[in-house]
Amino acid sequence: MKKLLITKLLGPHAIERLRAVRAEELERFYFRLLEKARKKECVEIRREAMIFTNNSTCKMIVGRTCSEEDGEGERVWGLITESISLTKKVLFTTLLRKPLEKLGISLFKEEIMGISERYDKVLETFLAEHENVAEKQGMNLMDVLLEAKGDEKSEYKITRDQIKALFVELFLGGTDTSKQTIQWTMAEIINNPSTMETMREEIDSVVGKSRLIHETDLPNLPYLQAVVKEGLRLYPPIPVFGRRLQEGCMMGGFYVPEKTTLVVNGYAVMRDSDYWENPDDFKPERFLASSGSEQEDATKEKVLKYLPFGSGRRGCPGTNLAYIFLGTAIGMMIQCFDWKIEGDKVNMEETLSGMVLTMAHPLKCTPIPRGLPISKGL
Ligand code: HEM
Repeated sequence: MKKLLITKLLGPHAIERLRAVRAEELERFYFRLLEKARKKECVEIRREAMIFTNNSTCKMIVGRTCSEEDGEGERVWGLITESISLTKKVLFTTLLRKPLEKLGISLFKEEIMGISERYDKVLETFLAEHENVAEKQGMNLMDVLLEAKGDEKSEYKITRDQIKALFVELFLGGTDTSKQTIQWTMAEIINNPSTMETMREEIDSVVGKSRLIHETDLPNLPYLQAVVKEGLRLYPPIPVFGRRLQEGCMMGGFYVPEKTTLVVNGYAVMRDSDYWENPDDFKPERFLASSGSEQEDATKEKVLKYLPFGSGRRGCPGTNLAYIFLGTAIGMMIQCFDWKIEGDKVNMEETLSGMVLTMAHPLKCTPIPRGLPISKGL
């Protein structure tokens, strides 16, 4: 299943094939913000970012965005938010399942089943739409999966339930994480006006002022990339992740037996002063080639000091796509708008929603257009 996911959705070729889909969604994101800016409306960044990442992911997977007219979008966004807040309970349930089962206690069963049934309804709608189309365009992941399901000789043997599970994993894994990172990084940029200025100079000189930033610009925008990396270092949306040992081994002088579940605290590693200079400061320059510590940083990434996407075989398969979502969304917001907040500084207090690192006080601000002559279709 993972192989299929990589080749058909998250690998370099698949990502390139769906570039136009993402460009269209970025443009829609820009015009939504412009509309709010014209009305001088305050926006909640995490909600706007969620609409962008959700619509882009949905379009790449099922070929269309979640419909806003019949409330489908709201239903899916609500489901994702609820599932994330349930993750702590699900983890707890998983750890205690066996002893509790012996006592006949099943924790949170109703809540989990309720969400699962609601997901099922949405996913059945998507599946039915694709099954009822006589001629498949073969452009999105859903078409590919259904074709594989119906084909006896297919390299991939998958069931309807597996298809549904994969979609939930992608929505949960891809949309909330990106939304949180966009929110945290925008908050740091607003609190650091010199960072915003440097980003803008770079974007204006590489992209210009007459068109929106494209994802193909990203390799030419090293400072923007450094800002995104620094946002992920300080605020990894998945601060801890787990591993179960297949065999016993020695670790830091201790023997850890097989089947032990280990929790890796990526948040703590990425703020460890043994590995990072002034670890709590927002300093994108640390990721720039010219900073002199580039060699050091490259080694750090290699030796597992930079872990926003986990690592190894279970590491995040959506890393490349995530960097595109983050770079283009944050790039566009800085390229096209100034941002006004209440008070002098954004409050950066942290909290956990489920197992996701989020802002205790969601970022609310008013976009002010920079007056760039950008028109539709650019
Ligand atoms: C800011 C954006 C993102 C961050 C910080 C992030 C981070 C992570 C982390 C830490 C893990 C667990 C890795 C481990 O255990 O070593 C993970 C897993 C996963 N991510 Fe991401 N992710 C992001 C975006 C995405 C996107 C855009 C997608 C796809 C649409 C995606 C799909 C997945 C999937 C399917 C898994 C489970 C992999 C497995 O179990 O083997 N992620 N992600």
